Amino acid sequence: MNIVFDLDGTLIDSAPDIQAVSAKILGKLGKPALTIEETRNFVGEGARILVSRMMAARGIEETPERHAQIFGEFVAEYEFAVEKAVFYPGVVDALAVLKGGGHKLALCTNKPELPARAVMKHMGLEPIFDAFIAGGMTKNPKPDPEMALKCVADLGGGPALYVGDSGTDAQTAANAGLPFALYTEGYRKSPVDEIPYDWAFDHFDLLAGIVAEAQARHRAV
Ligand SMILES: O=C(O)COP(=O)(O)O
Ligand SMILES: [Mg+2]
Repeated sequence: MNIVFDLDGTLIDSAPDIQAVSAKILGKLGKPALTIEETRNFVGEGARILVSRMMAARGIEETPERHAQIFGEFVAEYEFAVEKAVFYPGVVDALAVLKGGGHKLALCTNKPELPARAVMKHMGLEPIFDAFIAGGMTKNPKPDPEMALKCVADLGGGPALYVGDSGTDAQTAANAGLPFALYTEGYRKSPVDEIPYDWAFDHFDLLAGIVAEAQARHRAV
């Protein structure tokens, strides 16, 4: 089966790296860095929205020019912010088990392409994924279904499961017509029961079982 994964808040906790970027950018403007809590809340809809939220949170008035300037500075630093990211518990083993079981895996992230590629390389994820779509590689970011559908097509088509941590991911899966497994320990902004999902899980040890159920469900229809 094809399995499409979100990145930030699903496979890795990258908030400390993003917080460090905010410290550099906001520091130059004489403003305090984002807190980890703010960072987790601001991630999920891509870097442009993250920068808008960061500006609003620090009382920086947003004009198109000001946003473009701060966004440019942010993205220039973002590519090198990979040192603090950590995998959520069980991710490495779960990905190896799924890959070893013959499943095809795709990464589908709103994180811009350069930092997404950089963190994948740093975390040794490149050989795991058979398809990769990041922010800026399609016309529309998630929750538009374009990224997820492109991942499934790049994997060769066929049944797929989408795995993510947020309401944006739930919406993406719904828009793409894919079943959705919600990882509950990421950057979720609403209670689990307010996010539509087919499966919810709090540890990656549970994912192989969910994939087996998704396959069985697909065979049954
Ligand atoms: O960078 C973002 O805003 C989100 O990244 P994600 O799609 O991997 O959660
Ligand atoms: Mg996410």
